[in-house]
Amino acid sequence: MAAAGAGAAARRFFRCNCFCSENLFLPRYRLHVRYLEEQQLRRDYGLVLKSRGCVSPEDFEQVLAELEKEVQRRKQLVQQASQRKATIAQCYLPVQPQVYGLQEQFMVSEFRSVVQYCETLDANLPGLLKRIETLSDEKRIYRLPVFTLDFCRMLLKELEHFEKSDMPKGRPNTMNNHGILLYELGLDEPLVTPLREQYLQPLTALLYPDCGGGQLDSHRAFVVKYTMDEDRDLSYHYDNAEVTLNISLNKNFSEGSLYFGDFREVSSSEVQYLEVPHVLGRGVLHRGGQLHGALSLESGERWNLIIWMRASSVRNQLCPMCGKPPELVEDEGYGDGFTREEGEPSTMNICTLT
Ligand SMILES: O=C(O)CCC(=O)C(=O)O
Ligand SMILES: [Fe+2]
Repeated sequence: MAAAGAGAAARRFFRCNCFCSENLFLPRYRLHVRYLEEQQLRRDYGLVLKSRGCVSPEDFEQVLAELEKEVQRRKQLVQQASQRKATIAQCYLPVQPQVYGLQEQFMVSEFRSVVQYCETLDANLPGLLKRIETLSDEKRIYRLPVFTLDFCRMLLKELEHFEKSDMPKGRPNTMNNHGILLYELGLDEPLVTPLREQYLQPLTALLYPDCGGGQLDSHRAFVVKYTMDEDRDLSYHYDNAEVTLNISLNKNFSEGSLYFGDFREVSSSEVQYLEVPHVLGRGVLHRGGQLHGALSLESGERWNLIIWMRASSVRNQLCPMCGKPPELVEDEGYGDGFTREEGEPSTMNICTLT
């Protein structure tokens, strides 16, 4: 198992074992399920599946087959991801090598001055809120300019080039089928880690101190891509993150706005949705537990950079995906952001999973 990043050489990150049983997505029925075995699935989801069109025994068999396939895929994921990363590091030739190292000029001066403000001794939340756009006070969703248009263009060029290459590619997450994992491309350490540590954390520490915004120590970063004949929209979900940043990288598309509902544990009878259109170069900050989705694209192609930021001090207590204390499983890189605290029992090895 690898330790994550040069700066975090001493730290090891893990995932929670629930990854292989919780939050399995059934795209056809637009449903996330917990899957242990057939009877449990019938008991827990029989009715809702039926109401969404899974009516015949064949339909149910198909669901079972899809779930088994997804469980197997998840079990093999760690090894495959590290193999892909190694192949890419060895064989892939970037077209925009300058994006493989964060430079100050990639970010607009407005963003840099907001960060500078957050780093002053007397910085506070009201002062920060005067400097960024509040999209919803109640939902704690904010927007601010992050990247220059030049940088967006450069990064996009690199991503498109990689996408067209014959390199092996992983999926960003269980719901997005198209896009790129920045870890595999080798962009985590030189680009995303310094962005999170030096620029984003000062902001999130003031915006989300109660969600670990001041103790971020890892992330999962990926680019999502929507086109008219691949993924067009994204179902309602919450992220496996304490805080998420979503930056729009291009503008030659229409529709596809984000929408936000309640926070994960809050279930109100009448959800007030907030629709948020994309603005090139701007980032939307929200808590990972804020339920959200993306509306259907109506033309063109949409690319967004998503950074799921994690605080092990928060998630080590309760895994956000299963709501229980995490059962640690070894992983690559930043894993799912869990760490082992002193004196904790040792972890399961991925190979021993059945
Ligand atoms: O489509 C988007 O921009 C949002 C993606 C998202 O919410 C996610 O991947 O977690
Ligand atoms: Fe999301």
